[in-house]
Amino acid sequence: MLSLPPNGVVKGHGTGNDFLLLADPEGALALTEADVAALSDRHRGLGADGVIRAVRSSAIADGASLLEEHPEAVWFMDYRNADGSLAEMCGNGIRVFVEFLRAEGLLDAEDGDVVPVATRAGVLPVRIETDRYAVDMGRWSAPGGAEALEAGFDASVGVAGLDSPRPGLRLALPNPHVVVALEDVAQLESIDLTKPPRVDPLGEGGTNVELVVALGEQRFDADGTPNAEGERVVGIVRMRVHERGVGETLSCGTGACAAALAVRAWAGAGAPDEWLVLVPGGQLQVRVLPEDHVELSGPAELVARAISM
Ligand SMILES: N[C@H](CCC[C@H](N)C(=O)O)C(=O)O
Repeated sequence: MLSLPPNGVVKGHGTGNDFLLLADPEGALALTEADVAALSDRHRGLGADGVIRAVRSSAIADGASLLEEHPEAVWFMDYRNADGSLAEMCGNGIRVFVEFLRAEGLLDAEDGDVVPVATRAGVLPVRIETDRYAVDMGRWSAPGGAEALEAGFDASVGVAGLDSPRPGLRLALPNPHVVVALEDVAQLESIDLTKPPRVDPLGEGGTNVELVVALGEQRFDADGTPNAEGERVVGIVRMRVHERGVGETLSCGTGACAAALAVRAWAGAGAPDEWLVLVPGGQLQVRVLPEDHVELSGPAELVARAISM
């Protein structure tokens, strides 16, 4: 078993997408894929969807140039999937990451502050709100370009429990996602995600797969009070996800962004910019911003600390 850092490892989650977080300010911990898989094992280890290491940006390989451009991005989020593979970004994880830094006394920040976090997807601003975090996830893109967005689909996805492959839309957040529309919630609940969906074309790094059902729109007042005449229109999506390097998870932040972006593309002109994504582990908010940016907001909770034997 990995010899954990002096403060042990903290378990946290964002809408049920759970992580083990380690403080490694000087980058002294050489985490191997086997270490991450052992830690993430839900029977022989502590169990998690991913492992997140907090390293000072000054201690990572290209830290000097990163800090030259972003001197305020003091912390780097090193996210690994449960199987030990690297991923470019983790939308639920970055919220839990900031909550962890604050709880460990590694970051002095309060409600209203914006904390820039260095990630493999660039430096992303995380805004602290009273009971949640809002992250500008940066620019999203469609690997199939405008043509794919226009057509609505550029992949074929076979899912256990469905009689035939379904069309899917590839999106990058920047980690890879394919979003598949299903008929209704009953069908969404009936599919078997214990096996990875069969995606064609499948990029060499694999992909996360979101199965979604669009549930229409709801109207709210500016303060969020439900009001059928309200001026705020919010699209509602139900989602399940099979994550690359993990399997089915209760939630996926980048996946929720992909789901909202896909349903918005399929809805065409006039579709809302605000989305509520209902995942098995809770609810996430997605806001489509100008210049192809997308914002994810949701809760972050720390559960317990474990130390080495
Ligand atoms: N759970 C993460 C996504 C991890 C994606 C990872 N499975 C990949 O290989 O891209 C999230 O909340 O965004």
